[in-house]
Amino acid sequence: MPAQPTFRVALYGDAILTNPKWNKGSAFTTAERKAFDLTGRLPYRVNTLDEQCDRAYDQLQSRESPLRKNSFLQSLKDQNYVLYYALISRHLEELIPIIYTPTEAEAISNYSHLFRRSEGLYLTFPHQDSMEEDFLEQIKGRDIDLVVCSDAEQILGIGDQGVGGIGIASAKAVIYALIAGVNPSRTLSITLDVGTDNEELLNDRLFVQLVRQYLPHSLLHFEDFGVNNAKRLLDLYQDKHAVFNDDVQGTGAVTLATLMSAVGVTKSKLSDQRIVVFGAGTAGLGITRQVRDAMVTLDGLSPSEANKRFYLLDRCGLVKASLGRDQIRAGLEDFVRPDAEWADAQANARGEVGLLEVVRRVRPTVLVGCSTVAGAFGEDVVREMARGTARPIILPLSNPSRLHECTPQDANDWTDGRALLATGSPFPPCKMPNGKDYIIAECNNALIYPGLGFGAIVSSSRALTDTMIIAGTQRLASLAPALKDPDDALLPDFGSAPAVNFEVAVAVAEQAIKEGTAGVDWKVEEVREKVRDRQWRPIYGEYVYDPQGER
Ligand SMILES: NC(=O)c1ccc[n+]([C@@H]2O[C@H](COP(=O)([O-])OP(=O)(O)OC[C@H]3O[C@@H](n4cnc5c(N)ncnc54)[C@H](O)[C@@H]3O)[C@@H](O)[C@H]2O)c1
Ligand SMILES: O=C(O)C[C@H](O)C(=O)O
Ligand SMILES: [Mn+2]
Repeated sequence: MPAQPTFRVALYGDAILTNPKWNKGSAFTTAERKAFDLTGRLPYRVNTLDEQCDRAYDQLQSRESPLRKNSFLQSLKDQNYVLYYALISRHLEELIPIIYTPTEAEAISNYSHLFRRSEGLYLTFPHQDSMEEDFLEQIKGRDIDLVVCSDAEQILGIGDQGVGGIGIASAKAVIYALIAGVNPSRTLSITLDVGTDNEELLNDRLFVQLVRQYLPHSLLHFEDFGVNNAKRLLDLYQDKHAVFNDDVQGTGAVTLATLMSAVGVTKSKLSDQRIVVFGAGTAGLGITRQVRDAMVTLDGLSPSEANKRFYLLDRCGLVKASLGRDQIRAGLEDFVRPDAEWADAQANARGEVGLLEVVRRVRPTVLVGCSTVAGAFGEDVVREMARGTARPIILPLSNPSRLHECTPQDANDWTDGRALLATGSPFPPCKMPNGKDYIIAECNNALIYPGLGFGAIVSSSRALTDTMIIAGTQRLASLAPALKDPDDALLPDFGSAPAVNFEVAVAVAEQAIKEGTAGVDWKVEEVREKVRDRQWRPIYGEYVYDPQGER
């Protein structure tokens, strides 16, 4: 049991009861009730945190739909952080899909109907002149370790959600606290809705300047930006501040870990794979680059040899040289297939080389979906793939669940149980032809970004470098259940995400120290204990009233 911390707190009466950071509700002790003017404001009996969790869990169960459960938990978060995080931590696998993917997508689409209480910071186009003032107002007197920002342009697979973008920023921040132990009162969620085109460029820059100037030691996490902005912001600030793009880097890392686990099962090498990526947007390109880089640094391929292992498809079919310039998006250049290779390919009705034809000719060992096109991996595609390889590795990663390129059960049936599978949203186990269950790994960036980010935060790292990300990814891959039992899941489940992300954070912080990016002077051997010491946990502290204390 971690020791109970003591806090000197300056709020009392209603002000402490209505502040979610300090509120304990019926768990305020008798002495605290006297000291903070609460005796008449609470029922007589003092509850433990466990009792409060049991009661809240019962209340939650009375809400039937996932969306109503999500709203209930959102209200609980507005009332009492410790109780909210303690409750979810006790039912992690059951409740992550309620507060995060897939239910959060529904909550975001219904944001204006469900709205009750604001949270985080809204930086909006009509108020762009007061951006600095609004920003400073939110961070006044606070130590911020983590800023999670979304411009809401491409929320999961559901497109532009305007102001509802705050929902994804705060859900991602919650996951950092739950899984890695980032202190939730030291995080800031932001939605950035600051106009279009050139104006947007200027405002994005101004926003990042504010973070760099006033929160120089924070980690800046970008979420669900549109494909062009995502890459531009990352390239611009990567060596100036600890920035992280979850859809590019987090997705790249978790998918690389999945593939490392899968090639462990097939006893092949990463560099032996032929990889088809369907949907060459933010995630598709992030995955492609991450896996390509790993083929170079871990397997010793030359960059140009590694590039040739990939076949990318987008709206225009296979990305090949004869496509118009406007169809080959910046960043895809390394992966454009030569036309000669496809001279006698069968074009589809639109004159493009489609997925089925690519699969037929390439005989891929890996098929990744990040297209938002539900059902794109149809029976013809999957059966064709299964003809060309003994253990097809199929990763339908589009979220939320209804946008998956295929269901795991279909992929399993169409390959007679030979497919190695992982999905972007949670799915139930598949029934194998032999009657056994096959557990579907959830290849979602939330399985790794909390540890990657926390590793950078605890080590006060001035950057989250590619080598730090690789170190974290290798650590995650080493913990894959399939490495012990090839019939088991390709990745650890979300129930073990806290333990797994602790290991990821340690690996990242160790690497930061080794490569000199860290701002702390720890020895590598000390890192494990230091990371453990810095983790926030949802337990109540003991409060002492002090008019000069914290608020
Ligand atoms: N599992 C995860 O961790 C994870 C992480 C990031 C994104 N995603 C999911 O991946 C999907 C894509 O996200 P993104 O951020 O990359 O979006 P994006 O818009 O940047 O990319 C989607 C790409 O798919 C392409 N596309 C659309 N229709 C197509 C079609 N018919 N054929 C081929 N390509 C087509 C688009 O042109 C675009 O380039 C979303 O559903 C998102 O939820 C999952
Ligand atoms: O939000 C998720 O569940 C993963 C990913 O960041 C996405 O955009 O789909
Ligand atoms: Mn995302």
